[in-house]
Amino acid sequence: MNHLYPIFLKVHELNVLLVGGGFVATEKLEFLLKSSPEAQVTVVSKEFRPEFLEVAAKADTVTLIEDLYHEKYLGGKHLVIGATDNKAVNRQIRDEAKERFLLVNIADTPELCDFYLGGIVTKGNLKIAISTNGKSPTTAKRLRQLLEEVLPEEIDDLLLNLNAYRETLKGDFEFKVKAMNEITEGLVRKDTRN
Ligand SMILES: C[C@@]1(CC(=O)O)C2=NC(=C\c3[nH]c(c(CCC(=O)O)c3CC(=O)O)Cc3[nH]c(c(CC(=O)O)c3CCC(=O)O)/C=C3\N/C(=C\2)[C@@H](CCC(=O)O)[C@]3(C)CC(=O)O)/[C@H]1CCC(=O)O
Ligand SMILES: NC(=O)c1ccc[n+]([C@@H]2O[C@H](COP(=O)([O-])OP(=O)(O)OC[C@H]3O[C@@H](n4cnc5c(N)ncnc54)[C@H](O)[C@@H]3O)[C@@H](O)[C@H]2O)c1
Repeated sequence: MNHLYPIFLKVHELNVLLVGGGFVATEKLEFLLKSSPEAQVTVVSKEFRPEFLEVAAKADTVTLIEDLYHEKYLGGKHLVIGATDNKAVNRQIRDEAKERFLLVNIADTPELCDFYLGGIVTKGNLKIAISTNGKSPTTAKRLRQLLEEVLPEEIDDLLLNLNAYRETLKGDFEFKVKAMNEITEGLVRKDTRN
């Protein structure tokens, strides 16, 4: 069964705690910032790898704290991502986050995650999130690469034009729904000539 429900978070308005500053943390932060360049992230780690510091330096919304994880760092956070190389610490992060009803991801450890990070395609205002229900992150990556390539950048113009048209519509909700459905029908209509 696939029980996952995707949502699109305004991480530039939410406080994220990332624990760890190694390889896995670098990958998670890189993809977080790629999709959400102004994500508010506090990072607590015993040490930071140079690769991590390089990624973190790209965003001035990332705050680094060189320290061992402590539950005090959960204060004021909405989301928590644990990426240390210490299983006991990762478990502690998860348990202490759960006590506070925070949503937690322990990188690469599906059974300790409330949510998974996904492959993400961004084309202007369009954003597509990809998950394989934790079965194959590599496939999520490949699908992300495929969609990044095949979806044209101009798809954003389509969205903006449709938004402009939508703004011109006068009338009640029902009228607007009908008009928007009509004008976008061609996007899904099968070509009947073949
Ligand atoms: C999509 C992406 C997003 C991101 O990281 O931001 C992501 N993993 C990515 C890449 C990737 N991760 C790994 C490899 C090496 C190949 C391999 O091992 O399979 C590669 C491929 C590569 O790097 O080429 C290692 C790995 N990952 C997990 C496990 C544990 C397991 O599967 O049991 C192991 C084994 C660890 C071990 O051996 O111990 C688990 C998770 N990884 C997830 C997300 C969540 C499920 C997403 C979904 O539903 O599909 C989940 C469940 C939890 C989480 O971490 O959120 C990102 C691609 C970003 C992009 O390129 O767009
Ligand atoms: N690197 C990979 O590609 C990979 C692949 C599969 C699984 N893993 C697993 O993922 C985990 C993380 O691996 P990694 O390569 O990122 O390791 P890493 O050594 O590069 O990073 C671990 C980070 O955790 C920090 N840390 C450790 N204890 C801490 C604590 N108590 N408080 C705060 N920070 C602490 C360290 O300072 C370091 O920055 C490991 O368990 C590893 O086996 C890694």
